[in-house]
Order: sequence, then structure tokens, then C-alpha cells
Amino acid sequence: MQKLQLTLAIIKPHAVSNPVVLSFIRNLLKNKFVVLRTKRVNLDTKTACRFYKEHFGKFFYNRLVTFMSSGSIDLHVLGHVNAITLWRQMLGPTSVYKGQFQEPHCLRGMFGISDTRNVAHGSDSPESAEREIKFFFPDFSFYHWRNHDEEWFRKGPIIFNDHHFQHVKRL
Ligand SMILES: Nc1nc2c(ncn2[C@@H]2O[C@H](COP(=O)(O)OP(=O)(O)OP(=O)(O)O)[C@@H](O)[C@H]2O)c(=O)[nH]1
Ligand SMILES: Nc1ncnc2c1ncn2[C@@H]1O[C@H](COP(=O)(O)OP(=O)(O)O)[C@@H](O)[C@H]1O
Ligand SMILES: [Mg+2]
Repeated sequence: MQKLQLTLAIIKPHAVSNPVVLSFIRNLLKNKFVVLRTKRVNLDTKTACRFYKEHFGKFFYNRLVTFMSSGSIDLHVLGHVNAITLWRQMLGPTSVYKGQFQEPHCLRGMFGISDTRNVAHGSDSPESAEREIKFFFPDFSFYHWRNHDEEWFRKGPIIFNDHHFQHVKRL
């Protein structure tokens, strides 16, 4: 089996503040990915500017930073053999309007409000994923992940074969 890949998912403020949308997305993440880390934060504008610095100068930069620091966001480190592509596929196109017409069942097509308020973020490459995970989870050890945890998670949970716990077998 291919090695598990990591990606960062950020559920954006309008989705976090909508209980129906939030529980729908949370169930999806639980069913499709290994969720390695989760936390809820409130970004200040400075941090939001730093995270989105690659978009500095674009016409939507200010509204993006204002929006991302307007309420709580949920951060998830997700694991899957195809984590980056799968999560971005589930999100759909950046533009909600495009999503609504081209992929009406994608998350942004279903729950997006506008191109800025487009439900969630997903890392767009392994390099972005590593940078973005380190940005929000500075204590996450990629060394430990690559040399221990990844194999453990990939092979699935360890189960005890009966109530005596005589020995452990991997699934
Ligand atoms: N290329 C380009 N697109 C623009 C520009 N201004 C707005 N848009 C696009 O048109 C969409 C709608 O513009 P707005 O009315 O400002 O956005 P909105 O509907 O208020 O929602 P937000 O995107 O959350 O601000 C934006 O999300 C952009 O995708 C522009 O100057 N250049
Ligand atoms: N044309 C646009 N109008 C408004 N907001 C935009 C636009 N393009 C991008 N954004 C905002 O900037 C975020 C980052 O842009 P980008 O990295 O291009 O998209 P994605 O989040 O799909 O990777 C988007 O999720 C969206 O919130
Ligand atoms: Mg992007």
C-alpha cells in the first residue's frame, strides 16, 4: 500500500459557524481520512496575512484576510494515500459560482457563499502541505511521522485478540 500523504484542511468561519455544514464536513473527514490533528483557532489579521502571503497584492487579498480573521476556523491535519488531491476534489473549484454549475455536489458548490467565503482551504502540493502544517502545528514532528507514525497508521489499528490480551496482531 502507498504511503499516507498529509494535507492541511482549514474550515472557514462561515462554515464553522453553521452547525449543519460543520457536522456534515466533520463526518466526511472522519469517513475519508485519518485525522491526525485538530484545533480551533481565531486568527488575528497579522497571522492571516502571513498565512496567505502568496496572494499579497491580488484584488481579493484584503477581503480574504478580513474574512479569515472574522471568526473561528477549524484546522485539521488529514492523512490519506491521496490526501492533497482527494480533499481538493471534495472541495471543488475555488470559485463557488463555478462549483455550483460544474460540480454541484462538491463542498464549495453546496455550502459556498462567494469566492472568498468558499467553505474551506486545502493545501495544493506536498510542499505547501508541509509548510502549512508547520505554520499551524509547530509541534508536529515530520521526522516522527515519517519514521514511525505513518507506518503505524497505514497498517491500521492494533487489536487485542481476546480479553486476556495474550498477544497483539495487526489487522
Ligand atoms: N478578476 C477580478 N475578479 C473580481 C474583481 N472583483 C471581484 N471579482 C470577482 O467577483 C466575485 C464577486 O465580487 P464581490 O461582489 O466583491 O464579492 P462578494 O460577492 O461580495 O463576495 P466576496 O467574494 O466574499 O467578497 C469575487 O469573489 C471575485 O471572484 C476584480 O477586480 N477582478
Ligand atoms: N477570484 C477570487 N475572488 C475572491 N476570493 C478569492 C478569489 N480567488 C481566490 N480567492 C480566495 O483566496 C483563497 C486562496 O486562493 P487559491 O489558493 O487560489 O484557491 P484555493 O483555496 O482553491 O487553493 C481562496 O480559497 C478564496 O477564499
Ligand atoms: Mg490555494
